[in-house]
Amino acid sequence: MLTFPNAKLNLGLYVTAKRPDGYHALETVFLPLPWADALEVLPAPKGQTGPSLTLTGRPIPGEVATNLCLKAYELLKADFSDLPAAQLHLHKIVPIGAGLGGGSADAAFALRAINDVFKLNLTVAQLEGYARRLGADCAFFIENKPCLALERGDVFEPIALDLRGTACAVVYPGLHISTAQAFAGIVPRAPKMPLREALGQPLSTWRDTVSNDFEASLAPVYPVLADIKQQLYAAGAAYASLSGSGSAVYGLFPELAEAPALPWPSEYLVWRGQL
Ligand SMILES: C[C@@](CO)(OP(=O)(O)O)[C@H](O)COP(=O)(O)OP(=O)(O)OC[C@H]1O[C@@H](n2ccc(N)nc2=O)[C@H](O)[C@@H]1O
Ligand SMILES: Nc1ncnc2c1ncn2[C@@H]1O[C@H](COP(=O)(O)OP(=O)(O)O)[C@@H](O)[C@H]1O
Repeated sequence: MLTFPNAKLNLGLYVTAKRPDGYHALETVFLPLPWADALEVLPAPKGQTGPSLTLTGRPIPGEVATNLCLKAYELLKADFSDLPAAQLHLHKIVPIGAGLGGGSADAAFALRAINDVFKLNLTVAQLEGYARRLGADCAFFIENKPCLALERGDVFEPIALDLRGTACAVVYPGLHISTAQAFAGIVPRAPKMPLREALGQPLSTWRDTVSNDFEASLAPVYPVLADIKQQLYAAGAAYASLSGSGSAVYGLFPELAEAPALPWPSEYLVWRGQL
């Protein structure tokens, strides 16, 4: 089975409290972004006793054994002892440590594909339960549709928001920002306007009412993030923001058929397309 684990964007992100488990409570909207890896899951050939994972594309830091695709397999194997060996191949395209959730998407799509290929008959709720154990934003990718996310970013409420077809540019300046490090600079607080309310207003108002708490805390360390955002606004974006804990910054251009091609430095990775 061949799947295409897509990235996500955060539309607004508020860190509202520190939780007793050490994680932070969030208020954010997750939006699927059609910038995707390719992940193949097959039954392993006869004679192969354990799972295997081969990798191509963008290099992923860390040992192959720590890859979230294999962790997804091992998590299911712990509960389904007769789960046959699987052969996985991941072609990595989405930048890593970008706030685009690429690793979490791979993990969630691996869970879904293993469930389908080996007919485990797990429900969406059960798959989300496994996904939560692999990463806070991993559960979002099980249903993979726009939603308001609360608590650790793994409790979802539906939201009426349809941005399909909106022109978008995502700019990754090549900085790997650790999510844990980004949280360290944040003082939790409630948003001035609840995110659901702010996003219910026309997109043209979001610039003044929807923000990402990581921007202020990362700004002194990474001034390039504010520069990119400024350039997206100068190019006509109606809304621009850091995604997640960065370092990707995106711009939405609802008035245009496609986002303008800007002369970004050659080391930047840029995705332009429609949501
Ligand atoms: C904060 C977000 C917003 O989208 O950042 P991005 O990763 O997208 O940038 C995500 O929810 C991240 O999800 P994910 O990347 O899966 O987080 P995890 O691997 O579970 O956690 C990495 C580290 O971030 C911190 N963490 C994460 C989520 C959360 N709600 N509170 C936290 O404090 C913890 O220190 C944790 O050890
Ligand atoms: N399949 C994978 N793809 C990307 N990163 C992975 C994967 N498996 C494990 N990781 C680890 O997850 C971390 C980054 O996760 P990623 O989801 O790309 O970033 P972010 O949380 O910023 O969106 C890296 O430290 C990387 O080594």
